[in-house]
Amino acid sequence: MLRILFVCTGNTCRSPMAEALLCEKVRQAGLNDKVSVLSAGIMAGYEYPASKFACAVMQARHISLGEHRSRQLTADAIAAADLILTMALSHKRAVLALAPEAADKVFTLCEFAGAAGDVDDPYGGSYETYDSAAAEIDSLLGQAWKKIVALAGKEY
Ligand SMILES: N[C@@H](Cc1ccc(OP(=O)(O)O)cc1)C(=O)O
Repeated sequence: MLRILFVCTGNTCRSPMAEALLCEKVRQAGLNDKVSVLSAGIMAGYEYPASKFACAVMQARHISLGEHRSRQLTADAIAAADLILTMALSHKRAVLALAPEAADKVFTLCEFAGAAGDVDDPYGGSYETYDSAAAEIDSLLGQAWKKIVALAGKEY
C-alpha cells in the first residue's frame, strides 16, 4: 500500500481538495487497495470542516468534502507516509524541520509533477479563486499520476 500524505497550512482548503481529487482518481482507476490518501496542515485547527468554497468547488466536481475535518501534521503522520506532497515549499520545509529523516519522501506537489512554483493559498478568496486552485491541483495530479501508479506497483 502506497500511503500518500498531502500537506498545506490549515488543512481546510488545498490539501483536503488534493486528498479528495486524488482519492477520486484512485477510485476510478480501481487502485483503492494500492493507494491510501490523507492530508494534514502545518498550523491546522482541531477538526475544522473544509472551507465553504473548497466544499463548493469539489461538489461541482461531484466530490464531497462534507466529512473532512482538519488535522495537525505530526511526526507520526510523517513517519506513517510513504510519499508526502506539499502545496508549497514552506510546507516542505516545515515537514523537514519536524522530521529531517523524511527528506527522500517529501516533495512539493509542483516539484513531484515536474512543474515549478507553489499552489497558492486560496484562503479567504472567492469561489473562482478556489476553483482555479482546484483546477491547478487536479492538473498537477494528472501530471504526477504515472509516477504515483508506478510507486503503487511497488511493495511497501
Ligand atoms: N488563516 C487561518 C489558517 C489557515 C491558513 C491557510 C489555509 O488554507 P490551506 O488549508 O489551503 O492551507 C487555511 C487556514 C487561521 O487564521 O487560522
